[in-house]
Amino acid sequence: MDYRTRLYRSVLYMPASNERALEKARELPVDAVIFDFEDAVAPDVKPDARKTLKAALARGGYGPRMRIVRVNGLDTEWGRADAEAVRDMETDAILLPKVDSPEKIDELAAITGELPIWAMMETPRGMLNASAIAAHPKVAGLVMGTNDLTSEMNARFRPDRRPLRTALDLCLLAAKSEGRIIVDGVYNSYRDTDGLATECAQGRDMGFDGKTLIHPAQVEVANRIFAPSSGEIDLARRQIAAFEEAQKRGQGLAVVDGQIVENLHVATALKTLAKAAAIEARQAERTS
Ligand SMILES: CC(C)(COP(=O)(O)OP(=O)(O)OC[C@H]1O[C@@H](n2cnc3c(N)ncnc32)[C@H](O)[C@@H]1OP(=O)(O)O)[C@@H](O)C(=O)NCCC(=O)NCCSC(=O)C[C@H](O)C(=O)O
Ligand SMILES: [Mg+2]
Repeated sequence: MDYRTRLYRSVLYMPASNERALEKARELPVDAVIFDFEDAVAPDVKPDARKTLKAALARGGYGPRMRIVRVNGLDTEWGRADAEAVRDMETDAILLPKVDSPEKIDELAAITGELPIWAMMETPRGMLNASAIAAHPKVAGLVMGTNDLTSEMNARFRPDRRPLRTALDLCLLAAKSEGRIIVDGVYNSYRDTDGLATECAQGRDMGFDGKTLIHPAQVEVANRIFAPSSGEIDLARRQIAAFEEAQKRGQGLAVVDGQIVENLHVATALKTLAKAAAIEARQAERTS
């Protein structure tokens, strides 16, 4: 399946060393999983985590969930061994942390060959090189690393994320200009579903495809907010119908709810309906 047509509303991190979490991911209604060798795995457990994850992926059971493995940076003592191990795993993509230039992608691709690469965007230099990173032909998606970024910028966490907005916008523009997927950073207070919902809504408004998550309790909120609402689906249907009627009358635009509908609005409406259909199909798969 083309990675662009998949769903990315909820992208759940889990430590690759945590067998219970690897097991649980087979049942959770997430769109994608990031199996982590980096921050979530203690140094002395990293070699065993490679074996644990390889066995879990070989066993399968992750269904339509996108499988992404995050390795340690290639400038760490674990990075190369991680990448070599991932090359032989049943996975859809590999995620490289702290990508600050397209050369970092070349370095990883020299080890992993054709495996699609996702880039963690979490350093000030990475923000300034976002366009070149997103344009790299091996890159399929960008993942915001808002914890590292906040720390590297010596910024403060704020509910409105004002200190990060320029960086988020630069990465969004880079991803959109290259047709890449882009998912938002994590919300650390994993029991605070109201705060998560507010941040998801902000990310959705900005154009992110979904949100990275750290706990199963966050999945429902992200799935709901990154899905088209019933109002959006209804509007999309009415826009398409009105535009078709207008065309039959030889007109190039229609009016719905007092607002014009042109070709570009119809294109957006079709995308909304395609996403809604993909979500419905996913739900039907789960209940069958
Ligand atoms: C944060 C946690 C350590 C909390 O774990 P725990 O105390 O075990 O939570 P619960 O008891 O509430 O768990 C309930 C059940 O859910 C399972 N569980 C918990 N977390 C996950 C998960 N992430 N994936 C799958 N399953 C999960 C537990 O096993 C329990 O199951 P059950 O036995 O059936 O009851 C923990 O949630 C955790 O480790 N989260 C992931 C942390 C992580 O991956 N961090 C790294 C990524 S974030 C990052 O790096 C940011 C980025 O780079 C940046 O810079 O911003
Ligand atoms: Mg990080």
